[in-house]
Amino acid sequence: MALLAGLRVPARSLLRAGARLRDAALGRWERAAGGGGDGARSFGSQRVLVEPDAATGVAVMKLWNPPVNSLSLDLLTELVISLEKLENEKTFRGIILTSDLPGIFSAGLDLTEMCGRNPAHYAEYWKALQELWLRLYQTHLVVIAAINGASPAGGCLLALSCDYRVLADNPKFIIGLNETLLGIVAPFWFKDTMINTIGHRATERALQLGLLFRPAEALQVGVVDQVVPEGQVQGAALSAMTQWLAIPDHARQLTKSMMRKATADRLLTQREADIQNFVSFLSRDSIQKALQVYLEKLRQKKG
Ligand SMILES: CCCCC/C=C\CCCC/C=C/C(=O)SCCNC(=O)CCNC(=O)[C@H](O)C(C)(C)COP(=O)(O)OP(=O)(O)OC[C@H]1O[C@@H](n2cnc3c(N)ncnc32)[C@H](O)[C@@H]1OP(=O)(O)O
Repeated sequence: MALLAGLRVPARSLLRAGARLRDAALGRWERAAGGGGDGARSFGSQRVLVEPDAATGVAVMKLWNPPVNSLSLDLLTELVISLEKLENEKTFRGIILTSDLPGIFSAGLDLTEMCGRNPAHYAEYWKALQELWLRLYQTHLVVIAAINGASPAGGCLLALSCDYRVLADNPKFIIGLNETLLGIVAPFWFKDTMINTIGHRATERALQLGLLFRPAEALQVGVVDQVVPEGQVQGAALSAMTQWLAIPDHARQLTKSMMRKATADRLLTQREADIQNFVSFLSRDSIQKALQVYLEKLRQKKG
């Protein structure tokens, strides 16, 4: 059973996990070889595949960091680079952010980056996460999350940082900021991002209880904007994109900035303190033990 969810998510067998990786790898290579739509060439890095369509000005950005798209330092760095590259291309106005791994959008922060490392590593890791959030949250591009799998904690933050969220309808595809279930605390900017999406009261309840929402609940509380049958998530995201791109860029971009700047500035003005906070929190023996126990349980659940 999946540990965090507190939901009845069947554990996948080693065989199934192996097949998932193989299929994902095959799919990725085939698509990369085929190029993006309208003859535009796919580009990307090891963990982020970008399929640009110059005709529509929309690029599909796919996460591929097996087995669960955890936000490792490498993935964070590659995401920032890909995002920056698209922002600098005048042709592009929108991004669909999705996963290239079946059944997982992102498992959130990479617990192996947060366990048994030294303070300098924790600081570097946190800075990279801040960097991605600041860029994604404030990008002038329209970003729509096509959530085709589970997205706990940092995975949920990624989705909440987009402009619009479409979730595939599968009870295993849980989404939420569940940090308290691990004995850790969602940082203030995670909390602010959720408040800006679903409001203060709903966020307080979700954060204190570490709620992971199934699709219907996620839609009801407003964590996602749309729930569609599996297999239709990318199409629905593209349809939504049409509506967002029908708005004149300058008006939409200024409005986005007006809505989000104060939240981003709050982190910008205390970025270093936030890093130190994270490092000292993570360096506590009790926190390290809790994370190690949790990681071990995740690893053993297949056994
Ligand atoms: C007051 C001051 C506060 C200051 C700040 C202080 C604190 C910091 C807060 C930081 C905020 C944290 C945010 C986070 O994102 S923490 C990470 C939370 N995410 C999770 O807990 C997800 C855990 N994973 C799962 O629940 C499941 O893996 C799943 C995503 C539902 C997928 O399930 P399934 O397909 O069954 O895969 P497995 O569980 O079998 O996992 C496959 C392998 O992947 C490893 N794994 C899973 N999640 C992670 C992860 N997040 N990081 C690293 N590795 C992960 C798992 O161990 C398996 O590994 P194995 O193949 O070696 O056994």
